[in-house]
Amino acid sequence: MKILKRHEEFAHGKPVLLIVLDGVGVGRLDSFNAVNIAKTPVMDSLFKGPRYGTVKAHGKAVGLPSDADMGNSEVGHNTLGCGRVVSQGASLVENAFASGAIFQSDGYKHLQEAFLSPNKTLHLIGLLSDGGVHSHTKHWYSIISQAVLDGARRIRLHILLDGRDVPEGTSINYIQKLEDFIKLQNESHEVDIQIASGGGRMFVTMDRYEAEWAIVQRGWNAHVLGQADFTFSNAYQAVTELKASHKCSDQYIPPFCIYDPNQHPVGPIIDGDAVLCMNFRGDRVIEISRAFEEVNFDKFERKRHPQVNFAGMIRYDGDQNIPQKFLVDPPFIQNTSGEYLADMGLRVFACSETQKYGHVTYFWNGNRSGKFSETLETYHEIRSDTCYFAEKPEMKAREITDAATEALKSGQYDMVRINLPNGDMVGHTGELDATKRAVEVLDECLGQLLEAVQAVGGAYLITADHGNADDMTQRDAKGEPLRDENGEILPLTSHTLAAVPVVFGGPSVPENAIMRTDLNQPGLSNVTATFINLMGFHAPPDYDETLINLL
Ligand SMILES: O=C(O)[C@H](O)COP(=O)(O)O
Ligand SMILES: [Mn+2]
Ligand SMILES: [Mn+2]
Repeated sequence: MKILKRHEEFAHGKPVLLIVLDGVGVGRLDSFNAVNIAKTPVMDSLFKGPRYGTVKAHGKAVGLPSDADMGNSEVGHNTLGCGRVVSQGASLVENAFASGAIFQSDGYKHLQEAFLSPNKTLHLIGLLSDGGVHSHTKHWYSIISQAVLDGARRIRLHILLDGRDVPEGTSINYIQKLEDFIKLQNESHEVDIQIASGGGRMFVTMDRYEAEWAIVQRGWNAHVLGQADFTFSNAYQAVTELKASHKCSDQYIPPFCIYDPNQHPVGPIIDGDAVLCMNFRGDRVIEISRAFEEVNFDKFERKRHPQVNFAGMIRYDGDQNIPQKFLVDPPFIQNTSGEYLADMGLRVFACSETQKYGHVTYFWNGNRSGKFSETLETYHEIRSDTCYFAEKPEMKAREITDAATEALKSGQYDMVRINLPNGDMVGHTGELDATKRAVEVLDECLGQLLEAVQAVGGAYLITADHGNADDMTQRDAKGEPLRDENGEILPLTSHTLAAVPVVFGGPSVPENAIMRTDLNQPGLSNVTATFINLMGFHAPPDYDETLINLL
């Protein structure tokens, strides 16, 4: 039983609304900051004064290997949910490579068992970039090098092109480097390594939260069956030609297969092969892992279900044990705030639209997809549209806002937590005007939500998980915007290193409560104790300190 100690100075029994404005950081105040240029009367009045501050949301403050690492939804929501800095998957994988422990793991041995069999192939599937959010190219190189030393003779690479965690247009550079590396390996070790299939990450394989299984199906067809509408003799040509013919960004490159001169796919996945999913973040590879592992799978017609030795870089879902085999133990995030609230009998309403639904449930609870209490917790998903979000920057923010308003007014919940995705999902398109519009919609939603908190006499805490919309241009070392040969701004599609806002208020907050200014570099982990205070309790002693100062 986890007990929270009652706080004498905070109101008890009043609902608390926690809002994560996904990807809304506090950036430099120039014309490339969509948050800055948007008309936001509500945010303007909120993001100032004694109950407002900013916290770090990237690098070591959220358990990433270094302060050069931008924050992301997984680490942000993990940290917000558990109130402490936990070494994240990216760090754990990094350490496992550094110590060599990864090659002693059961998961690696499981792969080796298969790739050492005569005529069997080792396949790597994953995001090919050094964005460090879902994967890292250096891991591709390390795995390939070691597998070759360990006896792998035939390796096939199924590459998902990025342009979302790294600048648009860079996927061709990663391919070029990979091809150079492959060539060296092939020549010096007499092995047969080739890129076999690929596609843009938002169109092929990397769906999340079951938003659109067709994305995974396209990947399955290309990686496993060796079937795609577009076939080429090499990946460089595939990406260059597909981008030109489809006028698409890296993220949306259609699926392709590499075929040999006899018009056969060079790397379909067949019985007895080894398959390693290179991503270390779970949300966008749980579905493809399920397609490989589930016996009774009904999400799409697999046509052929090869019996392979499958492993993930890490375990992606700790409740459902997906995948069965993995190379690195995932972060063990225990005693999360959700567990405390459930043990205390407090009622929670968690809601977002599909694209971010798992952020306020699965990530929030330490990468567990289940609930702590079936009776106390309501998890509400609003189905996301399957469109290009720059064309619909409002996304489902209004529907999420209405659901939260209703939950607050119902009197049935002690905590309502929501994620409003617009700043992030539209920010990832790199389109400044659309992102500005997205932020304006958020502002309208905040207006409605603050009124609801007022009406029920509760409290609110508004924050974000990392930056994105706060900078929409790539910059040089001096911070000046980068432009293409036509003088057009080079858009920034990725997250940023910006700090994020934190503001609290509402009728149930004691008048003497203000934002602390004495903490040295507060981070997202300090937000958890803060909302636990607003709910009327002291945070558990091992949580990072609250941001609230009671005068
Ligand atoms: O998966 C994505 O969409 C991006 O790589 C990271 O965005 P998120 O961390 O906000 O989900
Ligand atoms: Mn996010
Ligand atoms: Mn994002």
